[in-house]
Amino acid sequence: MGNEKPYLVLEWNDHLTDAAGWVVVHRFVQGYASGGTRMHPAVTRREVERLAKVMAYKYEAGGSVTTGGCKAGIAYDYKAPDAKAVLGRFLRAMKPYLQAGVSLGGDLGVAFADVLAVMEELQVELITPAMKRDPHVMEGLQAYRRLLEETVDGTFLLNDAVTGYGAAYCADEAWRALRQAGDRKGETDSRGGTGAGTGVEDHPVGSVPEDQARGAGARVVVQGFGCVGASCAFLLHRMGYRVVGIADANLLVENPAGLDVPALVQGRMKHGELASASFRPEDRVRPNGEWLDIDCEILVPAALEDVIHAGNAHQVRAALVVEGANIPVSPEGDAVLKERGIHVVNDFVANLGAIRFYDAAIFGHVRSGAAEVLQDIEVLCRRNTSRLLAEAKRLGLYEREAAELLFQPRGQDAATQQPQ
Ligand SMILES: NC(=O)c1ccc[n+]([C@@H]2O[C@H](COP(=O)([O-])OP(=O)(O)OC[C@H]3O[C@@H](n4cnc5c(N)ncnc54)[C@H](O)[C@@H]3O)[C@@H](O)[C@H]2O)c1
Repeated sequence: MGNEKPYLVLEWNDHLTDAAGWVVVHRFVQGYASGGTRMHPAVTRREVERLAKVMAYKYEAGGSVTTGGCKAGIAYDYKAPDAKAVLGRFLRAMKPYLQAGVSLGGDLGVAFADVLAVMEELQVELITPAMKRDPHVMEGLQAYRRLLEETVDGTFLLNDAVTGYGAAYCADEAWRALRQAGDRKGETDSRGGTGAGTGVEDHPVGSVPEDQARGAGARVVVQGFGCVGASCAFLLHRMGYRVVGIADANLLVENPAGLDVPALVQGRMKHGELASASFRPEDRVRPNGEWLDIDCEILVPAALEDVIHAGNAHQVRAALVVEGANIPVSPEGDAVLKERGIHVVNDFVANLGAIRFYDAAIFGHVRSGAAEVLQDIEVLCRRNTSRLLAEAKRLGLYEREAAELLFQPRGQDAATQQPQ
């Protein structure tokens, strides 16, 4: 993604604990930038900078004309009893910037509801004063708040489903396109790599419903079972994909015949942890570090950053990696995937569901209910994925390189344009 530097970097050091935190604005659009807040002990300023840049590209891929990208990160244990208090102090320190157009949501280890509760306490809005004067935006904000209460498939809160469902639509679109292109294991692929191919066995689809026929039994491994991983696995399972492995912070559960994803979702515990009570006797439990050892066609890293790196990228068995998480592949690991001809639908294309939901509800017209929100995300995710694959093929590029060309953010506000 070039070497553009972040526009603004703010550092915070807690006075009561050893927590540190950063807000990084990659760019403002009309005095506004938006992104999530993450918390885990290993967060660094560099990580937050990389994530802010991804957000800027994500808003571009999401078709936004109102919002630039930013990110916040707090180096602290999200499971600590005082984690919410730390989040509160961090947001309080950032209050002047929050009031001036930096809009923060939740992310890894931080629930959006917790951010909203602090914002309410601080009397800070998610939007700028200029937006507040716009009746269309104010109606959108109300609609968005109402939509946040809606559930999807009787299982997920809408905001906890939008990103994972979006990633599943991208995976399905890419998988079908790759299969149609007849990309098979061992063949030379369109960009001249050795081609990990899409060597799934053909399964008769028989009388399965249309959306189950799509997956045709292709095997999926998902890392992470939080908002993104659980909802992505759930929808892929429903589409007929065979989810054969899921890893969380504690363990990996595997079943080559396919896991009972709805049961695992139902039994899921706090912080996206799998409950062993919902495993079937034939499921096998392994250390979570072994997630790359399971045979699959599609790999969905949906937990942490840099989990595929130079030391393990050669172990990836999938033909297609769909990045549910942000920056799950390190630059060095990515060079290996590219060299091996593995296909990638990268983060700012695959996981833009939440930002699209926010943008389309508040600034657009997607406000009637969860079904409309999901349909909008499906259309966008499928269109972006097919554009991306077509562009990569046309230019003979690795998909990530094609995505960076297609969705490069178009400039940055002049300083004088900033918050009114
Ligand atoms: N939630 C969203 O809408 C959204 C949007 C875009 C991108 N993302 C990105 O997706 C990723 C996951 O976000 P989330 O909201 O699902 O987080 P979450 O906090 O809801 O879930 C995180 C999951 O990762 C698991 N995990 C933690 N350490 C692990 C490890 N070492 N091995 C395997 N699993 C591990 C946890 O057990 C949990 O299941 C993050 O990178 C986040 O930035 C999230």
